Amino acid sequence: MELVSRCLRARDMAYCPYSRFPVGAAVLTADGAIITGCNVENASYGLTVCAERTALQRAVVEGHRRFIAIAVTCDIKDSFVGPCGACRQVLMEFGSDWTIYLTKPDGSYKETSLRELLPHAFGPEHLAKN
Ligand SMILES: O=c1ccn([C@H]2C[C@H](O)[C@@H](CO)O2)c(=O)[nH]1
Repeated sequence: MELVSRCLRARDMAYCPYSRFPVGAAVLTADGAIITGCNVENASYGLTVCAERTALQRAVVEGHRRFIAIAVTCDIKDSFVGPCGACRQVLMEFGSDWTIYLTKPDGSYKETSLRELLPHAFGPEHLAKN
């Protein structure tokens, strides 16, 4: 699957001299574009940006606001690893309909959803109700 192979390629670009834990992500937009991201670490550790947010922010800069799916991968071979909690919340900003492909280094993947990974989520609609 193209989205999965693109997240694997993006992982190779990770800038992670501190953790040595490369992560790749690829976002599929509603109009079929694929935008990739990797984690970009920083010497003041807390300024590190995850792969998922790098991809999503790049996509927004390129004019995308509607999304279908994100594929994520790291170097862990024996389990399917999900996005961190912060990234789940950032994805939720653009809707709860995300499909998420948790991808192993060999390209095998497990399909899940943001609804499943972030139940009872807080989102923009709650602010609108106020
Ligand atoms: O969902 C995640 C979790 C972690 N990382 C990155 C941040 C840091 O660079 C490294 C170790 O936490 O992995 C991501 O990119 N996405």
